[in-house]
Amino acid sequence: MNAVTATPPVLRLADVSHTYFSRRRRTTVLKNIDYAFERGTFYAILGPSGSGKTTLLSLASGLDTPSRGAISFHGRNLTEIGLGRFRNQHVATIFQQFNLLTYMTALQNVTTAMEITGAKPATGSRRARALHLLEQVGLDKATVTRNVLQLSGGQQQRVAIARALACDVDILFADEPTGNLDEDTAQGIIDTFRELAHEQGKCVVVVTHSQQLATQSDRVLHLRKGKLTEQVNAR
Ligand SMILES: Nc1ncnc2c1ncn2[C@@H]1O[C@H](COP(=O)(O)OP(=O)(O)OP(=O)(O)O)[C@@H](O)[C@H]1O
Repeated sequence: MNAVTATPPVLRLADVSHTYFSRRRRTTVLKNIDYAFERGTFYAILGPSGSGKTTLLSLASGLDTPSRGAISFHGRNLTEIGLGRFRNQHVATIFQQFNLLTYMTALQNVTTAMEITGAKPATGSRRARALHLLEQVGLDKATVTRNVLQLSGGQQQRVAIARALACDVDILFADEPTGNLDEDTAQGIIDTFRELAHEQGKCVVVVTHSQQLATQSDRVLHLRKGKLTEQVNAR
């Protein structure tokens, strides 16, 4: 266990293992993972292709349940909270494939997510908040009122990021969020993640191959051969 704390961490993985069964083959991807994710911290998870990073995110975000072990949110097991409720109320995920609603504009994608999760801006309307977040990730008003299918891969990725930011939840997960972006735009997203963790107290967990992102995170985790190990960034 990485830390012994008096109050439960935001998210704890306790002895988590995961095995896939397909065509009578068993593949154990994660082995006895113990880790506590804390609020106010920006994590980067690195690992070779196929090492189980996406699997780890899908278990931690309540999309799937581990074959063995337990995952808890503020000390309560996810199965007790209910995976659907956990996903809707407490986490936002930026997927590799973005998962945008393709019959909507970029702006509608963000406002709809706010309606579904019940996110209410401190001031102003949901639309105004959504426009602000979309602008923060570098998308202007003319772009965000177009159907998402008319946007480039990088622009769609930024819509997915703005949508996750709009949900105002405790934990933000992201799978390669800067993969399609140029260095300057990627830096803007990294700055936003740091601000979310350090100024708003969120727990931000990002799977990445990007050294640019990893070196600016608070904690770097390596997933290799089913094991998760931590490297503390030298400052
Ligand atoms: N639904 C599934 N059924 C069977 N095997 C799966 C399934 N999903 C993933 N796997 C296998 O589990 C292993 C880990 O996959 P995962 O997608 O978690 O890795 P990753 O580290 O995210 O890879 P990448 O960096 O390439 O995205 C791979 O060997 C993959 O083939």
